[in-house]
Amino acid sequence: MDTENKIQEAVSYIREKYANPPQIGIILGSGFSFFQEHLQDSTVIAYSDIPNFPVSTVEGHAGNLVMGKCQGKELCVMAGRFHYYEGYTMQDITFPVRVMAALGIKTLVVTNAAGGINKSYSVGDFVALTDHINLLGSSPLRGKETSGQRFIDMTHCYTSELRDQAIETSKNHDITLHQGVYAATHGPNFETPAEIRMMRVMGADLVGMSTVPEVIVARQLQLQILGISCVTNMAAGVLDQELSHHEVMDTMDKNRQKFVGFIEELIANKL
Ligand SMILES: O=P(O)(O)O[C@H]1O[C@H](CO)[C@@H](O)[C@H]1O
Ligand SMILES: Nc1nc2[nH]cnc2c(=O)[nH]1
Repeated sequence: MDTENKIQEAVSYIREKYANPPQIGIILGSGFSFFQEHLQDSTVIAYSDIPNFPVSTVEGHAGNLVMGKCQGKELCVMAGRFHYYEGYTMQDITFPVRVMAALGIKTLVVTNAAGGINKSYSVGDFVALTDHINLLGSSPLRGKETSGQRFIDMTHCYTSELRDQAIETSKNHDITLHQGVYAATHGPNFETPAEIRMMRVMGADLVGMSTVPEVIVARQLQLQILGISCVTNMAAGVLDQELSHHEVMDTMDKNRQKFVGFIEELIANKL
């Protein structure tokens, strides 16, 4: 079956469970799954039940598509994302973005947990992405058959108006929101201190193992994109301490309340 038919099969299944078309898609990063509880009149659909969907294998990624309302808007929330290091193809991990676009979203909010490379950042800060560096070594648009345009422009892939609105909104909340560049590595190992020094020279402020493939496909589909990272740890070698997924989850847990107030106001007024 070709990609378009696979997308339509997934869309038909989701529409049977929840008829209202979503306006906004949100991909929840590691430890962000709690946000699904903030949707009203929601329908939770397990990824394992959706035709052609991959399933989540990472702790902190619940593995549900949650359709529902938040602040009067219709949302499609991915509680759990897919990473290249899980062994999926680039096409697999970005399939849900194509499905959300086919369901009708016009805006995609991509969240993630990331390591802070920029020394002016602190653990628990948030960052609105201005740009990214793809160190994954591949693109989700690679292949003989591409769904859509092949040579897409990436100059302004993070929508500046959405970023400005996020920064304005952050002022009403107890939240530090920087602007910065996200570097995506293959993972799943964290980086060496030497790799982090290299990334700093390259112009990266943050590092993680996700987001970039989703953003490339969202850009191809001409969605408006807002990228928000939580600095869950300082990157390798910045502090004299070891990194762990446990720390990543723990930081997200401590900062979840700040994020909820901020994102709800953004959804209500700006997205
Ligand atoms: O990017 P998200 O999914 O938020 O998760 C980040 O946190 C995990 C490492 O702790 C990695 O999967 C990294 O990409
Ligand atoms: N690659 C990478 N991913 C992360 N996700 C959360 N923190 C980190 C980090 O320091 N490095």
